[in-house]
Parts: sequence; C-alpha cells; structure tokens
Amino acid sequence: MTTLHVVDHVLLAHRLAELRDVATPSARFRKLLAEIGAILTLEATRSLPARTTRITTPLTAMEHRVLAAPEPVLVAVLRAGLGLMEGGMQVLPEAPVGHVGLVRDEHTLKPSQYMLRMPPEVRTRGAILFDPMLATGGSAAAAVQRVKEAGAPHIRFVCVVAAPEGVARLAKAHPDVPVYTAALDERLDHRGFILPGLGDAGDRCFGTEG
Ligand SMILES: O=P(O)(O)OC[C@H]1O[C@H](OP(=O)(O)OP(=O)(O)O)[C@H](O)[C@@H]1O
Ligand SMILES: O=c1cc[nH]c(=O)[nH]1
Ligand SMILES: [Mg+2]
Repeated sequence: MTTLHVVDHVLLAHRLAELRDVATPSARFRKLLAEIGAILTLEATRSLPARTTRITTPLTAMEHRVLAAPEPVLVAVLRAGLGLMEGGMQVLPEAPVGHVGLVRDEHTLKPSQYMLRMPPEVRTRGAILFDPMLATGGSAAAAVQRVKEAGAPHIRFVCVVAAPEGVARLAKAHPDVPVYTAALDERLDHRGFILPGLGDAGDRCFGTEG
C-alpha cells in the first residue's frame, strides 16, 4: 500500500500560499517551486540508508553518520517537474538526472509521452520523480512505469498539490511508490484541474497559455 506523506511545515505552507496565488508571476512561481522542491526532497530522503564512518575534525577523531549509498537519480516530469526538481538538485547536487516528457490531452485527460532520457545509474540507485501536480494520476502512473522499465529498484514520487483521485490511482497502479506532497486538495473539477489547486503548473512556470 502506498504511503502518502503530506509534509507539514509552516515554511512550506507559507510558500505554497504564494505559489497558489493567481497574482504570482512566472519568475516568482519558479523560485517558489524550487524552494518547495528542496524542502520536499529533504523529507523524501529522510529515510535514505546511512552508515557510520570515522572522520577527523581539527580537534579530534569521531564516528559520524553519512549516506550509505550514492544519491538516487532525480527525474523531472516535463515541463512543470523541471521547476520542482531544481530544488532537488540543490539538495542532492551529485545526483544524475533523467527526464520524462509527458503532456496530458485536455479533452481525454490521457498523457502522451514525447521524450525519455534516463541515466544508467537509475538501475542501482533508484529514483525520485518530480511533478508538482498529481491530478487524475495518469501522468504520474505513466512516469513511474517508464522509470520502472528503465530498471529502478525503488522510486519516490514528489509533488506539490495532490488530488484524492490521483493519489488513489497511483496507489492502485504502483502501491510500492511513496508519495510526498505539500498539500492534499479537495477534488478535481470537470476539466480535470485540482481544486483549489494552483492552475496549470507548466503554463504558470513558463508563461505559456493552455
Ligand atoms: O495527473 P494528471 O491528470 O495526469 O495531470 C497532471 C499532469 O498535468 C500537468 O502537466 P501537463 O500535461 O499540463 O504538461 P506541462 O507540464 O507541459 O504543462 C502536470 O505537471 C502533470 O504532469
Ligand atoms: O490542476 C492541474 C491539473 C493538471 N495539471 C496541472 O498543471 N494542474
Ligand atoms: Mg500543463
């Protein structure tokens, strides 16, 4: 069964309020998305395995906790995932990076794939997937499927706003994938947009029109 982590932190909520605001311009939207991505990545990596090593400070030697394995691969779901993954890259600067290009048809709400690039390390290190919006869950389920097909032994999914419908769909398709989100919203509207949501994340990020 999927674990849903709704990350509770006032600094995260503060940024999300401004991100949601219809008056927030693209440049500010991207900056907030990156900051939110960094906070969520810290939460999503909290349980990464650690080991103990011996280090030497200027004064003495000591045992210290460090990562037991190389950083997981970071994967952005294009386009809006790019902005969120920016924060992930700040937290895990050595991590290899992959991209899954998906776009949702506005009428059928089905995603179609237009690109896929995955570094080979995904087969040993696993992945963290970034997409701000988990709406119907079709894009998330497809992106996870692609990363699994690339050989990832484990995947974490990081988003900003999730709808109950999307959480349920991802849990059904990929019950092994934990979800980390800044908010669990009410529902989808008749066009498949999350309510209250924040609108079209890709368009708001890059100043395009849907
Ligand atoms: O859960 P779903 O119903 O599949 O919807 C969520 C998807 O919609 C948005 O992308 P979009 O297709 O608008 O592409 P874009 O990022 O290029 O704007 C969003 O970033 C997700 O990928
Ligand atoms: O609310 C939504 C739903 C899908 N994609 C978005 O960008 N926003
Ligand atoms: Mg879009």
